[in-house]
Amino acid sequence: MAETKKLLRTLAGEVLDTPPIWMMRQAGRYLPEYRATRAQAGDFLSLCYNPELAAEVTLQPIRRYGFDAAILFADILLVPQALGADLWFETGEGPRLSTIGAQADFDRLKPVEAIHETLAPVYETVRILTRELPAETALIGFAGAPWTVATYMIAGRGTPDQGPAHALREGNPALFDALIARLTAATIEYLSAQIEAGAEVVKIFDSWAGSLKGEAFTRYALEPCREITQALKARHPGIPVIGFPREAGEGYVGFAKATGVDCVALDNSVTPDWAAAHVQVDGCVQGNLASSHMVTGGQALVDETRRIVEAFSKGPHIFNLGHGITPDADPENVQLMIDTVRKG
Ligand SMILES: Cc1c2[nH]c(c1CCC(=O)O)Cc1[nH]c(c(CCC(=O)O)c1C)Cc1[nH]c(c(CCC(=O)O)c1C)Cc1[nH]c(c(C)c1CCC(=O)O)C2
Repeated sequence: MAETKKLLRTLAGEVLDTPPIWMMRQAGRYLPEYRATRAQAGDFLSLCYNPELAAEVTLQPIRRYGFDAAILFADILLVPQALGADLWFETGEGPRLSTIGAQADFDRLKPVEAIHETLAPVYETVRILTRELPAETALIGFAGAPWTVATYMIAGRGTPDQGPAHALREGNPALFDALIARLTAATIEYLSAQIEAGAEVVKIFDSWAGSLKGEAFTRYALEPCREITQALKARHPGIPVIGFPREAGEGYVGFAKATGVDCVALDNSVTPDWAAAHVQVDGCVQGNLASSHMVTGGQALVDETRRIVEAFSKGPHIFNLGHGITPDADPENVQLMIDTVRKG
């Protein structure tokens, strides 16, 4: 049967009349129905590990907006937790983890094979979604990229400049490389299990790739993404992979060719015209409306949405934001964006 899901057709290189659309963090706090289900679960991590409720919040934006793709509801920091790190969320602040600063901290981590014990509920969420999603909606699985996950594991929290991770990378390269290798192997197993459970596409989020420059970008952003992509494609021939080396700038150029990803997701620090000329020449791109438009709305949202659709109209393009939607966004503005993409 010919592929009918718009997202999968686009990832295979087709250029459609209107691009498929979904949104990073589409299941999130800007939606009242998400806040209600999260309250029912108790807290964010309990929601991630509750397959029925995690599937429910994944489906909410599909019901409300009819996006072309659903993204599994989970978090990139579940992998460190599955490797034995402590993880909790401070209300209003963000994630906190036990830190990795010395060899002894690394030695306490679990082996890669142990991750499935913790992550089994996530695979169950995927299985529920394969049954419950509409036939036209593609299911995206995901994981954090090794560098981005390592920045949280080393610092024990989010950091503005990833300083502690850079310090370890320079001060103890053997330990840093061992952590990246463990995360790369764990990510392959995690994404592979998501695919076996029914994920049709996987996305690798490297949110902090932009702070890696030159040789460090090649070694710690590009190379792990290549390794993960190649391993997944060897095990699951034809599985499409989206890479998101956020704020990579010039690093976006040639990223798809060097890693084998089928699509490069773009943040909004690059202009659509530049990205069409320098990144989309190699294949599918995703992005890149500034998420601030979901707060401010109005004619600027419409104009910028049209500009992005037009700039990428000559090649395969998945419409998305440049980064996740924020809790202060207005759900009406999301509808306006979708209507603009679909009706012009
Ligand atoms: C760095 C990172 C994380 N998580 C993620 C990234 C990479 C993408 C990015 O850069 O945003 C990825 C992520 N996090 C979440 C998803 C689910 C799928 C989706 O709808 O996109 C995905 C793909 C749910 C979430 N992950 C988180 C929420 C909000 C939690 C809540 O409900 O209170 C959601 C919906 C929490 C989270 N999780 C993380 C942080 C720093 C925070 C706190 C910041 C915040 O509150 O927004 C780590």
